[in-house]
Amino acid sequence: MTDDGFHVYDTTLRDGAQQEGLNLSVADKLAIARHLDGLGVGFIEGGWPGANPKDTEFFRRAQTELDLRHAQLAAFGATRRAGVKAADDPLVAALRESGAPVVTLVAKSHDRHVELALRTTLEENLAMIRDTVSHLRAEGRRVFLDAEHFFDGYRSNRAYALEVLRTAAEAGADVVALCDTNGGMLPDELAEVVHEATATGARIGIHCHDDTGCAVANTLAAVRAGATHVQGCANGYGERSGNANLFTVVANLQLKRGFELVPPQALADMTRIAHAITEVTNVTPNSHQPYVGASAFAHKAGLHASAIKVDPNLYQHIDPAMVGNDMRMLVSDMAGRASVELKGRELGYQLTGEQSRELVERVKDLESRGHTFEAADASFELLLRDTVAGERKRYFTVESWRVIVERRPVVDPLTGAATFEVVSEATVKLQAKGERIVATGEGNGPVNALDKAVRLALEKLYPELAAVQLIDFKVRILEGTHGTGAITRVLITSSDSTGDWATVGVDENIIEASWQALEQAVTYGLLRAGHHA
Ligand SMILES: CC(=O)SCCNC(=O)CCNC(=O)[C@H](O)C(C)(C)COP(=O)(O)OP(=O)(O)OC[C@H]1O[C@@H](n2cnc3c(N)ncnc32)[C@H](O)[C@@H]1OP(=O)(O)O
Ligand SMILES: CC(=O)C(=O)O
Repeated sequence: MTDDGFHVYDTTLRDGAQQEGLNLSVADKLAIARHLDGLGVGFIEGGWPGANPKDTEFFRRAQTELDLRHAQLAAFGATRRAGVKAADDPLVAALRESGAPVVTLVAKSHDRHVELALRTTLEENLAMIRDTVSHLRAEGRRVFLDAEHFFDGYRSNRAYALEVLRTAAEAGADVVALCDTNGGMLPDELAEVVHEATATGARIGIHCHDDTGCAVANTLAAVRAGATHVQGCANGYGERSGNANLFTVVANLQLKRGFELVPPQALADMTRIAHAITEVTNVTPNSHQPYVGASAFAHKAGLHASAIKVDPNLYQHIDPAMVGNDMRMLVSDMAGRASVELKGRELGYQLTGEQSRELVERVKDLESRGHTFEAADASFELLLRDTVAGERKRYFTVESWRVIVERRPVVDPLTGAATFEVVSEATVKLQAKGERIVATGEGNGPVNALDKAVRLALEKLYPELAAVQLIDFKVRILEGTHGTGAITRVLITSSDSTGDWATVGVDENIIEASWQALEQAVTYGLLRAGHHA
């Protein structure tokens, strides 16, 4: 056994990639490996060379394109097939030829799996493990063994499951990782089994799936029981309900249990790394993910805010900066004075007690009518500025707007076939900087046409608007309140070269709701551009 400290072993590129909907290219895998190395993990399991061309290619390109500073690459694969020599098994050859210094072998440790899935004898399975481990050791590879279905196997045939560990360790495996392959374990029983497994003398690792929602808890329980090698995946990716979330595991062990697993400055970069990986996987980040989620330190309840005003630690388990995250105040109908005061501070405003009180009342009133400020930060800031200033100074005032939607016949110029198109045309009449402006815009929908008309009207006076883009538009029909019919809430997200912001509009008429959100979006865009009204 090599004594090289506690292992953090990432399997995002292999077990994480087994998640439904995840499809990583070789370039994606290389990019993720770089991010994981930046975090400082010890091992990156790159895939199963020989099982598919992409994984074989990953290991080939990794040799020249990956300059890993912390991590070593591990190639994953199975023990040799029954009845053949390890040296003659083509999949074992692919592991050997992958160039990875570490090979992680998956082996059956559940007697029923040996008999039913491998369709071989218990003795032959032990021989497959012994031969494959010793062959790869003789070839100069460091070998880890994933004991598949270990916990279920332990229940079924304890002596055999433990014999698998002993066989692997005696043949030269440095780590035997106990796999909760079906993810059905709970921490108390798992810890007892891990403790028993340490008695074999093998170095114990742990690999948990999240089918009971306990993958992280099980991993921590295993460490407490003697495991010194933890496996997991970035953002908890993985087959079915996922694998143990490696970010949560690392943060818990480092910040709560005093392990030094990754450099503190890398831990302080974990939120960025977690999000950078979601950009590569194209999986929407889970905002509620512990430690690194956007909501992990977001506070909504008024009571929480009032305590946080005195000391943030009263409602936070750690300082978010330790994992590169930020505390955020959410303003909604659950806010109190402290919430808006803190949110104001976050935005750079010092509110008086009276202003906070008035703002809370306005927020609660507007939210009761369908507005949502936690999703529309820019609308809240405009409301705050109105409250502080007494009234909103405007970059422009709207005399009127009108939208026409027309479905009209057209002839396809290529085929001559008669078809139709739907076009929208908007006219806005505005006053800005002492001028009256009338502008017309055409678009593929009424809001697009309004957006174009407003820009056309204002761009000469405010050229900075050219950088403002409307990037998202969400519509939700809400139950009417106070006996009214259904009302429509529109959320618009806009961006410029430095960031994005969201605004909200609410009305029974969808175009009016959109207009409100659009008008605020443009106003806020000008505010950001430095037109301090
Ligand atoms: C628990 C885990 O997640 S382990 C990782 C699982 N990951 C994957 O399966 C993804 C990659 N897998 C693959 O691309 C393919 O399954 C391959 C290339 C490995 C094998 O493909 P095929 O040769 O077509 O076999 P198939 O997938 O149908 O069945 C797997 C074979 O491996 C055997 N096998 C399963 N586990 C082991 C093991 N630990 N040691 C040796 N052989 C094993 C099975 O008995 C079966 O053998 P058979 O072909 O004699 O029936
Ligand atoms: C090896 C593995 O991924 C498992 O048993 O879950």
